[in-house]
Amino acid sequence: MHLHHTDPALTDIIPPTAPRPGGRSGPLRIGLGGPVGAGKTATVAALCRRLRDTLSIAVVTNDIYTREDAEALLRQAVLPPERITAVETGACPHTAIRDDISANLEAVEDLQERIGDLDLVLIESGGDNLTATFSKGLIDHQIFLIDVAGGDDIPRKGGPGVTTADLLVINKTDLAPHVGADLSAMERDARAARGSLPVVLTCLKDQHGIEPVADWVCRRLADLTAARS
Ligand SMILES: Nc1nc2c(ncn2[C@@H]2O[C@H](COP(=O)(O)OP(=O)(O)OP(=O)(O)O)[C@@H](O)[C@H]2O)c(=O)[nH]1
Repeated sequence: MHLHHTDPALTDIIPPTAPRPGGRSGPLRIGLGGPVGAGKTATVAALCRRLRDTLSIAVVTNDIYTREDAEALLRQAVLPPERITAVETGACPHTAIRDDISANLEAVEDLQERIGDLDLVLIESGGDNLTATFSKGLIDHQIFLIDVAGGDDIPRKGGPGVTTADLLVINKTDLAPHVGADLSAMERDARAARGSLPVVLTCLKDQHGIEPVADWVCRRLADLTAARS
């Protein structure tokens, strides 16, 4: 299943300006987590390309020992360099997004000071396992990515990312025939594990592969704008 929404109304939204319920103000913060190689950096890059003309975006990447993901985004010039920043976690990646979030909070605050008018901050976790989740003190919503080549039994294995993330992305649908993965079983198992929470299937090798994720992000921004008014 490939969803290709191109409804311009979804990106034609008013940027948030008022305080957020619960006290936090500023840009919408979305965390992206998931196993190594699932396509987190590719998703961040595609979201930036898709939304950068309508929204003011910045990115924080988390790597264990390097700045590799930030450097990949800089090389691809998905955003101006001052909008991309890296946190070196130096430990298990989930620690920096869940337990001691201070380095990430500082990175977001620095970006807000530097850019000023941000609508959206994307925070990419280092690649981890199925247990990684973000602290609600750091993000508003979490996207969890898995990929078809990682095994079509992953949705059945569960874990907090698969079962509770605000959006589950099953990426690399193009690889299904090559690795013998059953896409409809993956989607069925994911939906069974998640109840009413959304699931999308993506192929980022397709020109419009990011659309279902971009639509979801725009809806979250529209929700925030509505809550503020
Ligand atoms: N075939 C295929 N390859 C993809 C797709 N999405 C991403 N990739 C490739 O998968 C590889 C890993 O993608 P990344 O975006 O670096 O994955 P990641 O989750 O950020 O990886 P870490 O940061 O190391 O955890 C890259 O070579 C991408 O080009 C897809 O939909 N289909």
